Amino acid sequence: MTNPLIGIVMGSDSDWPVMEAAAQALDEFEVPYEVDVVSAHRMPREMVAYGEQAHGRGLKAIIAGAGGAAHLPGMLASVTPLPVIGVPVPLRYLDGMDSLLSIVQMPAGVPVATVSVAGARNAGLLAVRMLAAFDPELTEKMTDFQAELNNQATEKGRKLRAKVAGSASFGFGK
Ligand SMILES: Nc1c(C(=O)O)ncn1[C@@H]1O[C@H](COP(=O)(O)O)[C@@H](O)[C@H]1O
Repeated sequence: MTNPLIGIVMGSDSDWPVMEAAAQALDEFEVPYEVDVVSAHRMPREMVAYGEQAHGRGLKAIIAGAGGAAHLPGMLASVTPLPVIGVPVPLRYLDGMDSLLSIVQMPAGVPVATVSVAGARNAGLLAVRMLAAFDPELTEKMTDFQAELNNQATEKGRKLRAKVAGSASFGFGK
């Protein structure tokens, strides 16, 4: 088995339905990853060990998702030199605002790259871009992916203009 380059961790297995989009994005780019439950609140010693060992084990970035009082991403960032991408997981109450604010408002010196509430797919894509900065093959894949996004958006515009009679065209995607 290939050694994982990205760690995807979450405060609870209940976060997986949101977090699995990060894994899916990494799968699309054939980036090896590991997944686990690591909770700063419920298993603080293991959380510290995970963060402290991540770099030495060959991980290049950590994607950390948590809901509510979401301290996991920030705590991991405090014990690893690796980039940490935080995913605010929305829970039943407060619509993820609690998770978002817990993750995004880090003190200076301890950065967490926070994506949108439930934005696990973008967390995966951001991790791919981090790796691609040092990997020309992955850069090419990312460039192709972006070209495909462009095609899809252009096609949506074309269909919309065809549906709305009399609409003028801005000039692209004829
Ligand atoms: N925010 C954290 C942390 C942490 O930040 O260390 N550990 C668990 N949790 C969150 O608690 C929520 C409810 O967890 P349960 O479903 O297990 O009760 C989850 O969204 C988890 O990320």
